[in-house]
Amino acid sequence: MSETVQREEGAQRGEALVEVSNLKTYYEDGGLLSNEPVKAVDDVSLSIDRGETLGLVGESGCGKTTLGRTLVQLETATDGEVLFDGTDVTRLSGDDLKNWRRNAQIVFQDPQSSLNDRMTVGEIVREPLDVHDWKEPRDRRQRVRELLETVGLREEHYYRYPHQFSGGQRQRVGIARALALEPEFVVLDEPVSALDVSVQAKILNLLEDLQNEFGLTYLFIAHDLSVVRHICDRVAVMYLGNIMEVGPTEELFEEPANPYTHALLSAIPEPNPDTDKDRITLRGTPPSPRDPPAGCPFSTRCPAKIRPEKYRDADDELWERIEVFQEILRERQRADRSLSERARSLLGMETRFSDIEEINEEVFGDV
Ligand SMILES: Nc1ncnc2c1ncn2[C@@H]1O[C@H](COP(=O)(O)OP(=O)(O)OP(=O)(O)O)[C@@H](O)[C@H]1O
Repeated sequence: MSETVQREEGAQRGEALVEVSNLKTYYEDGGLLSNEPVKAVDDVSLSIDRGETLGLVGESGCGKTTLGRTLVQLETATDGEVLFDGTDVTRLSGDDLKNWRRNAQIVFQDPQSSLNDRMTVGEIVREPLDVHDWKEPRDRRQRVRELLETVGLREEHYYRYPHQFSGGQRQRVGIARALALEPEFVVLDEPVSALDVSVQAKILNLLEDLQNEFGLTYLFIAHDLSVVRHICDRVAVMYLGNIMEVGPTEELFEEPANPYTHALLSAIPEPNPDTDKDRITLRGTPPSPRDPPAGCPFSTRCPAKIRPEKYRDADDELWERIEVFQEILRERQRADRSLSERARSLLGMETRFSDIEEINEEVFGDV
């Protein structure tokens, strides 16, 4: 596994609420042609301080949602621990797990699909109170009315249905529901990505106000790096199930230490077109999470990779071709041929796989 760049120098860190050690969440679905599990979260260690907002960024499919869902125990960890206030919640079950769930909630990305359209807004927000048998039914209705006001809705919205609301209002309902049981920790899984830009700012302000009012601790999952820069105290950068770098937001944005963070940040559009900015274009796509590379997960695409001794003097173009060639071989070794390709080869028919001479000619033909 890779070594996460930890940058805490000079920063005043508070008391940890969530401490994650060597966490792995694998999906054992196997797939039709591979027995390897999907290593969605692969040996992650990080901590989140009480009252802070930790941002979690990375390309689509790198494991952000799986990590967030594992922290609130909506996914079962394959290995490792998640200490919440000192208790390893991956080991809880039955009533202990149910009681703990009050402390950790999640707000989902898409308020269009995450709310049950057959329930009234009041019922949706009240559901967690009912499940946990919170006080008397009359108290629950009163609590829901207060929560609706807290998130900027009105009491009379209690008997309306989600489809009668705008995207921003629906997300407010999702937030009210998440807050119903007074959690300490909330995973915000891309909470504004599905909303219009004008509505995004209002929801972000609401989340900040709620954090101040109730002392909430957030894991803020996002792909919009400008939003992350605005709202997060620290940021963790994820790639292929691993955390590549964690650090205070401004330090990480100003001076990324890991080459992957560098590449990710270089893709942010520059508001001033005159500013000279080196954009790093990464070659290829991330490797399969079923078969990640040994060592640093970014090694197959890293622009800062140190060349082996015998290639030190090779010119840049040749070195790049060698890397492409290696990647093709790696992919070829990994790719299990599809059933139709196997059938074609058994029948003596041509398959789509070109042989090594053809690849050699294609990659090195003109150098
Ligand atoms: N239930 C599942 N079963 C099998 N594989 C899954 C499951 N959920 C996610 N995955 C796989 O796990 C990997 C991580 O997915 P995840 O949704 O956590 O990434 P992400 O970074 O949140 O992506 P996005 O930004 O697109 O939401 C992906 O390869 C995905 O296909």
